[in-house]
Amino acid sequence: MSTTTASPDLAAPSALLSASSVFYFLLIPAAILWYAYWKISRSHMLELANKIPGPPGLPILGNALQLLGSSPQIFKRVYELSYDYGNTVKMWAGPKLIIFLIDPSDVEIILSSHVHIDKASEYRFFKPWLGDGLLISTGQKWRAHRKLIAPTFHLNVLKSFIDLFNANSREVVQKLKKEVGKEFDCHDYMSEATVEILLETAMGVSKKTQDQSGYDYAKAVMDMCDILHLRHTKIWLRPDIIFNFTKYAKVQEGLINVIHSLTRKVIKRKRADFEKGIRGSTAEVPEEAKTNSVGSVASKTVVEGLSYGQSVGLTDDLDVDDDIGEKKRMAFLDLMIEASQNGVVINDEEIKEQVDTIMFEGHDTTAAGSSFFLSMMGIHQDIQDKVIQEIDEIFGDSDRPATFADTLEMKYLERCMMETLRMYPPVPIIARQLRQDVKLVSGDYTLPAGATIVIGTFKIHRLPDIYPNPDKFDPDNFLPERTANRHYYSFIPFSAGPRSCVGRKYAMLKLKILLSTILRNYRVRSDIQEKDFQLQADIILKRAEGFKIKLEPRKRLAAAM
Ligand code: HEM
Repeated sequence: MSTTTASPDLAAPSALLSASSVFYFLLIPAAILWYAYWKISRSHMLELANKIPGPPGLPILGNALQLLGSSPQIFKRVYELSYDYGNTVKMWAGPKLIIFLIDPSDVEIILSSHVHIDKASEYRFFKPWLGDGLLISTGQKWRAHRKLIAPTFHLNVLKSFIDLFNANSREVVQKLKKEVGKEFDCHDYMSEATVEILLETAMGVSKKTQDQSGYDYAKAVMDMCDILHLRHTKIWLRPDIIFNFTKYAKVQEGLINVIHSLTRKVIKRKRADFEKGIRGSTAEVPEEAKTNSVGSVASKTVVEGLSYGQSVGLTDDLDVDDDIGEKKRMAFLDLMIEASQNGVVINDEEIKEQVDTIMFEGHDTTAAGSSFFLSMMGIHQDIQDKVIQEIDEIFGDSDRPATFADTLEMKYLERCMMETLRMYPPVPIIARQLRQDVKLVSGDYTLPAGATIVIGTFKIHRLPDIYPNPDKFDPDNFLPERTANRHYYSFIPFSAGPRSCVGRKYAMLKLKILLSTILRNYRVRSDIQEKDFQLQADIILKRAEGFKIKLEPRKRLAAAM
């Protein structure tokens, strides 16, 4: 055998060497070409972005470092930054262009559009939890499901929930008895109540058939929101490939299990009811919470037409009175199951995604809204006096449940709710991804396609040229003569336009009954002032220190205790 023949062992390194040399030889130009293509494809975006003011950033990182820190710190910093620039501000989170808008006329262009309906890419972190539910889906799927779901929150359906709103509100009053005289976090009670009310109304199942308490579910949602917020602010946690190796991925898996186990059980229970021919809610209403008065009421208030633009002729799909007879209107989950039985409009997986979406959107927002409201009552005793006076005029000393007609009389309470939503909007920002360039009206700027647009609801609600003395809690901001002169898009707690909140009428009606029932029984006090609130905007706006209040029983309850 010839000794000159190279053995495979000896040949391999040099073959490998030449293969890797070729690889690197090709990799470098490929990387340069890719970078050149990337730069050229972004040149249009960069050109338009350069014209928009914003804080200076570092090479590559942009302004990413300004988005580091604890949640209250980031909130404070971004809010303060908004004073240094005009109505349109840009920031770079690495290669990502984020543009903040606060001028109502600019906001209108985005929110009223049927084109700019894509949610920002950050919403993808919700996917393992909410799938392709209404909050994040887009295109034809979103349109078809929105058309299906919006009518299930029509006022005629909501009126049929009044007894359940009353029954659950009375239970909250009972549970709160043990807190009388102590300082406690009312958000715990509000989130448990809002989860249980959703189960019994929109989902139509009795909370008693669930082996998990509403609070366990709400707590899992809160912890899940913490993780999502972490991924929004800690840039290195954004790619799944890194996130999946962190401890947070494991925690997230456990939380999603808790959340999904509730929704799976709810759907299973509803299907079983359907097979037995049962329709509507199976939750029991105690005799004393029954109103027996679901009749129609002609007068319109914000609850009914809670589209502030109606006065100027603007309506959306929640305001439309189509020709579906009252008989055909069904509550949310009943309709989902019925629609799925012909399998065309929505399949089983999609029902689960929508139930997860409604359970989340429907409880955490109203839990925050009601907790901020109670905090405001505790701080502003003079305003609470007026709310109590109005409620006493409606109910006197009686313990009867609230009817729909009563809710129409709660005009001052309604203004206090709106003022709470103005100063502390539970959804403090709304974000969209642009597919097309958009020319603004407030200044000579064009928002480039590909940019993430952040609509700063919290900031818009505190613009001094729209709300004189914007940091003062003043329910008179919602006197009809004041709202009539304001831009429709200057008050958007429920967003507006085709992607506005489907639950806004549900939320307002439920909150009126829940909050009036609490104030018929307790007076709220607070030792903490608004300037000491630690606001934290992780998905839903909250007080980082908890919603600390104290309760005193009012006359009737005190006599019964
Ligand atoms: C005070 C209470 C509430 C507030 C402040 C609120 C606010 C909002 C906002 C701002 C949006 C738009 C979010 C975005 O574009 O990123 C939204 C969407 C949504 N909300 Fe609400 N919401 C409330 C209560 C509810 C309730 C009670 C439900 C259901 C029972 C609900 C269901 C939804 C759904 C499904 C969407 C997605 C709509 C779509 O994209 O077509 N919300 N909400």
